[in-house]
Amino acid sequence: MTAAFFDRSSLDAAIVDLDGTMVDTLGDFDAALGAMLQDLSLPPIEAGVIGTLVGKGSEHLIRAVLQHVGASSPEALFDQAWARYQHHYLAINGRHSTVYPGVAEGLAALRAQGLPLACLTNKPLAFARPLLAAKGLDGFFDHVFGGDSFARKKPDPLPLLGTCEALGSAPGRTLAIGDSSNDAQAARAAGCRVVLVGYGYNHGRPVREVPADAYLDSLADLRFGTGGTAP
Ligand SMILES: O=C(O)COP(=O)(O)O
Ligand SMILES: [Mg+2]
Repeated sequence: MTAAFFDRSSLDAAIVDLDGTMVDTLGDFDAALGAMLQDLSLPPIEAGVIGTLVGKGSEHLIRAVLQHVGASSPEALFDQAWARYQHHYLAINGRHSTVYPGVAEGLAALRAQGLPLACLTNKPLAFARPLLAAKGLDGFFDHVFGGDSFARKKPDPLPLLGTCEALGSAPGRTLAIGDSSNDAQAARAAGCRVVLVGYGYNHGRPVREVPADAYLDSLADLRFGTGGTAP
């Protein structure tokens, strides 16, 4: 993957995903889910499997994990599992997570172009805000929206459209940056342009399988110029 070039004059804002794009949160998911399963006297789940289940929000993740470990009646356990998961996640949030290389540089470059930024994640807002603050990334963003900020989550286009509205940016002039098919499908359906990073989760599938405008190894590889010629 090489640098991705964007004509600055065609953009008014950018929307950035959190898990798998800015922060490697697998260690947090592993710790919180492990403690939840222990509370429910269920068998543990391997960290490698968790990475393939992340992306469609916490409710989906918990249902998928209960199913995977062979819980006898996952739906009957859901409310208790969700309560235990929230308790444990909030207690360890950020402790087992790291910011990917190039993220701060990439966000600083977007800001240096004068672009307002929003973080839009499927993670609950109560998890997202403290995580961004703990990792020193909160100051880059004009808005932060979680999976519970809108009536539907990515891959539905609704959260992208709501975030564009908050940014005051037309979808066609907004760049969405993510790591998975959820981000790309939502962005494309909303009419945004989309760039995907190759190091995230994407349900365990290669990110190049997902149609996007560009692919990046690092947010530091974003490049801006004018008139459609690379600087
Ligand atoms: O919590 C999730 O399911 C994934 O969150 P993301 O939208 O930041 O990748
Ligand atoms: Mg993601």
